[in-house]
Amino acid sequence: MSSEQQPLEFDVVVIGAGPVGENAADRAHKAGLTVAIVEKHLVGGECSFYACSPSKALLRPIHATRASQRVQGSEGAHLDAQGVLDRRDAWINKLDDSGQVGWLDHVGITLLRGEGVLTGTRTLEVDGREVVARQAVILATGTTPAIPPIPGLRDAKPWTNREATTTRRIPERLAVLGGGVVACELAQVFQALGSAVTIVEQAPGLLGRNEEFAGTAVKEALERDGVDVRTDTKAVEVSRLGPTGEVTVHLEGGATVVADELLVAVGRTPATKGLGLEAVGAELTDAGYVSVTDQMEVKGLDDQSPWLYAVGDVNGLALLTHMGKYQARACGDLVGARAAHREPEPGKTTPWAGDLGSPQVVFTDPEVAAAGLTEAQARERGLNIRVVDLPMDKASGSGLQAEGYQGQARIVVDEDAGVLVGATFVGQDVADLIHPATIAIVGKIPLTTLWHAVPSYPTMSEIWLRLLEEYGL
Ligand SMILES: Cc1cc2nc3c(=O)[nH]c(=O)nc-3n(C[C@H](O)[C@H](O)[C@H](O)COP(=O)(O)OP(=O)(O)OC[C@H]3O[C@@H](n4cnc5c(N)ncnc54)[C@H](O)[C@@H]3O)c2cc1C
Ligand SMILES: NC(=O)c1ccc[n+]([C@@H]2O[C@H](COP(=O)([O-])OP(=O)(O)OC[C@H]3O[C@@H](n4cnc5c(N)ncnc54)[C@H](O)[C@@H]3O)[C@@H](O)[C@H]2O)c1
Repeated sequence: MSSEQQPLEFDVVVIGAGPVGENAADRAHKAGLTVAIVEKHLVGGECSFYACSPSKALLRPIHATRASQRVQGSEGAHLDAQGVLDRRDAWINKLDDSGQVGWLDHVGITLLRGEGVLTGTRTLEVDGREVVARQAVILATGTTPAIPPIPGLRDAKPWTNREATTTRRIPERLAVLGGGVVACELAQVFQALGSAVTIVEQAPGLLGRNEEFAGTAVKEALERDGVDVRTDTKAVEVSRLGPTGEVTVHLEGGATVVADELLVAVGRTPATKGLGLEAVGAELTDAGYVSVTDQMEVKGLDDQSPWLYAVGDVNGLALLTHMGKYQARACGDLVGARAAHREPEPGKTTPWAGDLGSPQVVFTDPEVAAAGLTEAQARERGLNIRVVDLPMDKASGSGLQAEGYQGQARIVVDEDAGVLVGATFVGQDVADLIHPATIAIVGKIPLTTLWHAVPSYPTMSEIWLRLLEEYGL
């Protein structure tokens, strides 16, 4: 056998170099293991180039401009569409991943460019090259955009998040299929940059995973921006005039939406196709995600000695970068401990907080920041809860933040345990109000103790004091 044909060998091989794969690789490497990471497109993944980073880079100048216009005495900034796109380009480094590759080199993780395919226990191929993982393989392949089986939709060559977050052309008219997080954030971007945007969402409201008042507030705000929001509306067919002509979305009941581009934002599909999961017996969930234990071990393997793990979007537990990275840290530590024949520390190697409800910020104006369970989710779990609602202007700091500040806050309290199980804030600049909620929920801090965590005057955080007073403390 010539040296080119020798299999490459590492302690750990991670497939997928998105933010989650990078973290898993880093953690395993820090445990003293040799690590390779396999990537078929860009190191940094969907999040860095087509999702979190570009969408937030686009939204921030829009929100900063609006914030300045809401304060008496401030002249008010104006939006410069080219400047906004340039800022986005800087954040995604014009789709050049050399920065991330440099980091891998710097820390000593080997990058294998190509598509990873499992071929058996602890073995895989990367573009035909055999690779052996002596200890473990970690799957972090993420998701791709879901394209629903609507007649004509694929042929109409719709935009997905990739085209929408990287475009330099602002279409005159943009139709958006879906009314979840991607749809709401990107609808706001394009409307602000000059498109006439129409949202077509089949559910009764927007942001259906959140408290209903959050979706209502975002819908009202988008409508004030000029977005045509059609909820409870089903698209039944899509047609396009020629390859680049206008696109028509035919709705149930006969109405149509005509636009220059159509963005499909109806959820995600796990990136498991062609990954070789069947070669090792891996089990999938009903939705097609890789099924894992609470320690991210892939279920159903033919060889049950722990060797295959799945973290991040591909396991479907929480389609959020920060939660995937949390799983990755735990998984990397577990792999490290097992390789060293050390008893894994349960506190570090089981990402148990995911079950309490992941924190999430929807970066629309108004922002939606939520952690833990919604009222409905808490009731479904059979908890004996009390819900406390307050307008955000009860916090002294909100009026200083913006004249006529509008927003809403809710906490969900487990009455039997005397602790917080959920919180949602809606309004300008509420994103950072959610971390105290996460701490209280994960730490199971009794409300009577939380009462002594005094927020500074005059900040928006005083909403915490008002909510606890309203609760009866
Ligand atoms: C528009 C948009 C905005 C978002 N904004 C936010 C946000 O603000 N905050 C947040 O927390 N989340 C956000 N998300 C969700 C976030 O993008 C995902 O949760 C995150 O990217 C998941 O990271 P990951 O590493 O698991 O997967 P990905 O980022 O999808 O990375 C997976 C990587 O694996 C590679 N890969 C796949 N298969 C193979 C293979 N067989 N061989 C080699 N390489 C492979 C892919 O090329 C990719 O680079 C957003 C999503 C979208 C669509
Ligand atoms: N700020 C953030 O944290 C952020 C931002 C963007 C995306 N994400 C993550 O990415 C994931 C994907 O986001 P998403 O918005 O694509 O999915 P989503 O699941 O949040 O929303 C999809 C929406 O599409 C609707 N829908 C489904 N089929 C439809 C159809 N045929 N016609 C019309 N509407 C239809 C659903 O009712 C739902 O409201 C989310 O789970 C989210 O966690 C996070």
